[in-house]
Amino acid sequence: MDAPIIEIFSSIQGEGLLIGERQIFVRLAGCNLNCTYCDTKNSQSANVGTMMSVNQVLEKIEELSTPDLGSISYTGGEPMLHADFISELIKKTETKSLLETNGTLPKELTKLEDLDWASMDIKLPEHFDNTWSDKILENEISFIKLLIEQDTKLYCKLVVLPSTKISTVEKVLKHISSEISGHMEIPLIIQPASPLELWEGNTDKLFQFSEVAGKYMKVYTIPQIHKFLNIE
Ligand SMILES: C[S@@+](CC[C@H](N)C(=O)[O-])C[C@H]1O[C@@H](n2cnc3c(N)ncnc32)[C@H](O)[C@@H]1O
Ligand SMILES: Nc1nc2[nH]cc(C(=O)O)c2c(=O)[nH]1
Ligand code: SF4
Ligand SMILES: [Mg+2]
Repeated sequence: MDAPIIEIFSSIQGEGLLIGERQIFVRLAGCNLNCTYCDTKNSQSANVGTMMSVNQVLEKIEELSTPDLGSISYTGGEPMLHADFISELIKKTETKSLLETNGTLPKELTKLEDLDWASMDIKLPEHFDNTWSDKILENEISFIKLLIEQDTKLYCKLVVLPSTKISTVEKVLKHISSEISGHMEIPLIIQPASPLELWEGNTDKLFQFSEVAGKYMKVYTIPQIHKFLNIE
């Protein structure tokens, strides 16, 4: 079995609850969404990257392993487009696994019952040109329910822009909370969109996002630290 791999690299996790942990990132190509803010545009086409086998990826992971390695992060693009491939890798590695996903392919999640951690984005309608569908949110809610059912540790991420409406955040999180009973226990990382220059003079909005989100989930506001450190 092969999959299109954009890059495999060792870095420090720059986002979310595992922030600061040494990780090996496996970035798979292709995405089924087109978020306006995406900082990984080159990964959206399935035709980029190099076709690699599971064993070739395992060899690269071995090569990049260091004593401080905490986890292997499967990202993209949208890695759930390659769930069978990731399932094979998880089965053949001891290290903790983290999935970085947009949560829109819940049917594929049944293939990853051994997944340790998932970071699932909650996408907002205003972050798409004209390609938003309510199905995106419906699938993300199913994805959260399935992660809870299969005991995968979960945190959600919400990328915000200074222009993101507070009312949109409230509407989406209210809907998710009406569908997920343990919503207050789910960590939600408010992630300011990079480039961080966007936030000069706009940081008051971050407090407003935190206050509205804190009504529905356990909220943390954390920028991408790899962008500060200028590491991959
Ligand atoms: C490149 S995506 C790949 C995984 C998956 N497709 C997703 O969107 O969750 C990895 C993470 O980077 C975040 N991200 C992408 N562009 C960003 C930006 N300009 N600023 C902050 N976070 C960004 C995404 O929201 C997601 O949490
Ligand atoms: N250092 C670092 N941390 C990350 N966390 C999520 C990333 C991603 O692109 O999925 C990422 C990334 O690209 N680099
Ligand atoms: S889902 Fe993830 S990879 Fe795809 S466009 Fe959005 S941020 Fe980029
Ligand atoms: Mg990245």
